[in-house]
Amino acid sequence: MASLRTDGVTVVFGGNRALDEAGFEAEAGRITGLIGPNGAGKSTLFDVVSGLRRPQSGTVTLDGHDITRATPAQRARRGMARTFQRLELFGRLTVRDNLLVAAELGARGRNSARTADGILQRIGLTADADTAADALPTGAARLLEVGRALAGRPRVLLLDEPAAGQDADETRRFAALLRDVAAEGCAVVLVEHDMGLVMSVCDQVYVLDLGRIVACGPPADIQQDQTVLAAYLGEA
Ligand SMILES: Nc1ncnc2c1ncn2[C@@H]1O[C@H](COP(=O)(O)OP(=O)(O)OP(=O)(O)O)[C@@H](O)[C@H]1O
Repeated sequence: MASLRTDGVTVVFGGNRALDEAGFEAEAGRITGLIGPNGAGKSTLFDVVSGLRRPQSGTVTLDGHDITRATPAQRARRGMARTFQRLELFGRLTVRDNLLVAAELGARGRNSARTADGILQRIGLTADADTAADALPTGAARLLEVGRALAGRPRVLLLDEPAAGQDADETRRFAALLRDVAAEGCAVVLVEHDMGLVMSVCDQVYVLDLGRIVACGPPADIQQDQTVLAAYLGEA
């Protein structure tokens, strides 16, 4: 069972401390939310966790192994998958081929076509299987990106604003999907501005403000926290 952890992660861009000793933990079987105002450092923290950015200080550990210096590919081999705020699909490939590519990479002896078809059904895009990814509306494209991450059977799933552009029905289906994925033992980390979604699916929520974790706890506590209300929710 995977457990992901960051300790004391600091990233400085010029004079701007994008992350200031940020620490959080995500456990297998749980959905961990990471919220905060624009520019709080959420995507930068995902970049550090997924290996796209080396922090000036601090550590990232997965199942107790220090992976701070591991490449993104090494992290992926350890079971980490990520989606991006800006969609990163293979636009000219069909929906199904986007899933097949990922399924092939994570095949480990499994039948990739069956994996891809199972995920198509899971994300509700079977009817769009032969559509080019570029032609999908944003909400569906986001589901496809999550599906592609799932095709590699991740143990840790990092989702950067997956619900942006989804309609209410897509978000409802998406919430159910996330709960299922966590119930299968995956550690899900959710960066999201849709507070309804965050508060309804997360087991634990961390709040970032100006690069610092200013609060952490179950959604019910976070919604009452005065620091959080001042930093973020009060702003909405
Ligand atoms: N490549 C970069 N070069 C310089 N500054 C950067 C870079 N990437 C991020 N920043 C700055 O770091 C801070 C954190 O940005 P980040 O994108 O991580 O925030 P965020 O919480 O993900 O915001 P949003 O909710 O708007 O996506 C911001 O002040 C941002 O301007």
